[in-house]
Amino acid sequence: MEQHEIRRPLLGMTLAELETVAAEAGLRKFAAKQIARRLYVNRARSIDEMTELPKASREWLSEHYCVGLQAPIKASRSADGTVKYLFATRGEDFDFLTSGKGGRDVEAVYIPDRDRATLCVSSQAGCKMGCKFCMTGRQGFHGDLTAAGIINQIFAIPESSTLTNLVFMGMGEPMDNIDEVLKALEVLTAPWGLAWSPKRITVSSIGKLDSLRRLLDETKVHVAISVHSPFPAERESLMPIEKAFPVTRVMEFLRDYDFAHQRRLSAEYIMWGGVNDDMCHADALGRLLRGLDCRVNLIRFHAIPGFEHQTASTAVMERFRDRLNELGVTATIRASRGEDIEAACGMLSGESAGETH
Ligand SMILES: C[S@@+](CC[C@H](N)C(=O)[O-])C[C@H]1O[C@@H](n2cnc3c(N)ncnc32)[C@H](O)[C@@H]1O
Ligand code: SF4
Repeated sequence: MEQHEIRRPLLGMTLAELETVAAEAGLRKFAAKQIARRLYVNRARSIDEMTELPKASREWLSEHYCVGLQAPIKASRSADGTVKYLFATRGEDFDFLTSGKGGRDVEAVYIPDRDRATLCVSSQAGCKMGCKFCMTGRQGFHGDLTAAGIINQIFAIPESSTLTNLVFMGMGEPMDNIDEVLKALEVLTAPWGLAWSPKRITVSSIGKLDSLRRLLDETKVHVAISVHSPFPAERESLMPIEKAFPVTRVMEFLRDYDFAHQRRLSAEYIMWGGVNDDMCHADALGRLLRGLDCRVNLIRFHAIPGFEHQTASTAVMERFRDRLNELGVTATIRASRGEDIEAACGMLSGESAGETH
């Protein structure tokens, strides 16, 4: 019986990868630019649309490759206009995972806000980092997304062409899947790709320093570091990564880094009532960030089952913000969006989806 061949998605491929594909198809090198243009500028849905390629090459390509665009399998709409999309990671034709056992899908969240339209994307199915307060961390690791799986979240939603900003704040730790995240960022910002300004993109990380160095060296995107406590023991009790990569070391590294590219650095700080919301934390956070041009985003905690602490009150968050501002650290309180559909920061679970669809 004839074996069904898995076709590889072209979506998410860099120009260098497309040059290899072109060579395999017997095409000249410049055909890779034509394929990139069709994929990323014209947003072709099939290889047949790449009419500048000879018919025989298109046929060969269609046998071994596909565009790889895959619509979300579910959309949930919040009262505030936020939309949460669920994407399958495993398919009949191709997978959006490079590694991992699968069994979980991923979510992306579309957040319209006046003249902005932000998409919050996932970089992994689940997460290995085990932060105690995060629903994604709670479910463990199920797989690394390919660059195709990351770019597909941006391309396959109905609001795709209206997007103004992108944040890597969905499921997973982007620095734990750095190769695929860098590939996706190259596609998004390269002139042969989507040609987005890197200033429209923010990558959030808990500070996995080894890969963070690469992100800073190889891209110009904005960076957000999840801090949540300035005190090592307390941070470690919430975020096991503190043991391997203490946040003081992350900040020292960032202090020494040359930020000449005008990229923005920010610190994320979830606030729990009676845990990390007093003035002694604000002062220590101010000290931790001393000498850094880093703004602080104060985040309400979005309750998840089994985590004992509650969010700090708005009044306490405002006092904390004012104290940081007095210390010369710009701080703002981030509005929570999509909490009613479990789309807010840290609430994404990807739902249990079984092995196939
Ligand atoms: C889900 S993470 C993904 C990016 C990356 N792994 C990180 O931790 O920075 C995005 C942000 O959501 C925050 N977060 C996680 N769980 C949360 C929760 N239950 N409520 C509010 N924010 C949460 C994280 O700390 C982080 O700042
Ligand atoms: S907060 Fe980020 S790093 Fe921590 S478990 Fe959640 S997704 Fe992973």
